[in-house]
Amino acid sequence: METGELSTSPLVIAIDGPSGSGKSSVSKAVARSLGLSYLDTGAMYRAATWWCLHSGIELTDATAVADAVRAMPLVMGVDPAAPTVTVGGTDIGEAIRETSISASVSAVATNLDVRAELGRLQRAAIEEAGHADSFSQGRGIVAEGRDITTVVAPDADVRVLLTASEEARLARRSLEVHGDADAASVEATRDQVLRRDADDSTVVQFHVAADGVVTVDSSDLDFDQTVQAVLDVVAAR
Ligand SMILES: Nc1ncnc2c1ncn2[C@@H]1O[C@H](COP(=O)(O)OP(=O)(O)O)[C@@H](O)[C@H]1O
Ligand SMILES: Nc1ccn([C@H]2C[C@H](O)[C@@H](COP(=O)(O)OP(=O)(O)O)O2)c(=O)n1
Repeated sequence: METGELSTSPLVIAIDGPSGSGKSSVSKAVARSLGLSYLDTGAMYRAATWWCLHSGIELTDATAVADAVRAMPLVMGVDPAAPTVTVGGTDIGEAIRETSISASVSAVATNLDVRAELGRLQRAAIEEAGHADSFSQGRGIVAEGRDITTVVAPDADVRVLLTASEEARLARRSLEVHGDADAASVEATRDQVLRRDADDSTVVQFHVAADGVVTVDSSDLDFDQTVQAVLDVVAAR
């Protein structure tokens, strides 16, 4: 597409990667820059976890968890300047970031019936963002998670695997959660990042780029450089 030319068909950008690689922050910035909607699919797994815990469901009861998720009144706000997560009218945007949710979300994300249901909702949201009357000025969406490039939107116009070294990811998450990246803070972050990635990767592969997926390694890039690297992939499509 030439610079300045108006796109007529919706643009779908899929971004996957491990915890702390920068998916959420970079995807939001890319969406804002291009005037697209933004879908945080990890937030949907977190919302499902919150909903089950809130409903008193044992996360080890796979059938009860799947039934509860199918009944969950979830609404995802896709404005990248102010993304929201509400369940039955309750804003749970902050609650889903608590450590208790981070610690237990993999139990829900590894439930295959839950993945089928949330995948269905994610495809619907991506489809919806392509309609002219959706929120955004442009038509289209940046959707990020673990299986967007491979399972949810394998036909996306742009598919990126955003990676970073374990060291960089732990330091970033530690800085974010503890305000510090000293040895003790990094150690306290290890479960949230590495154990969770190990559990999650039993059901979905997000460490190696699938065919046609472009890898952006942000280990040695700062935030702005990483956003630019993804925008360069979009421009080169
Ligand atoms: N390239 C980068 N360099 C330094 N910090 C970054 C970079 N990308 C993201 N961050 C920061 O790292 C933290 C984790 O990023 P986040 O977007 O939440 O990752 P993910 O969604 O992949 O878990 C955030 O505080 C974010 O601002
Ligand atoms: N498409 C997706 C998105 C997230 N997940 C899982 C993996 C994670 O443990 C949880 C939460 O995802 P989230 O992106 O918020 O995780 P981070 O906080 O970035 O590490 O959901 C998934 O299985 N598939």
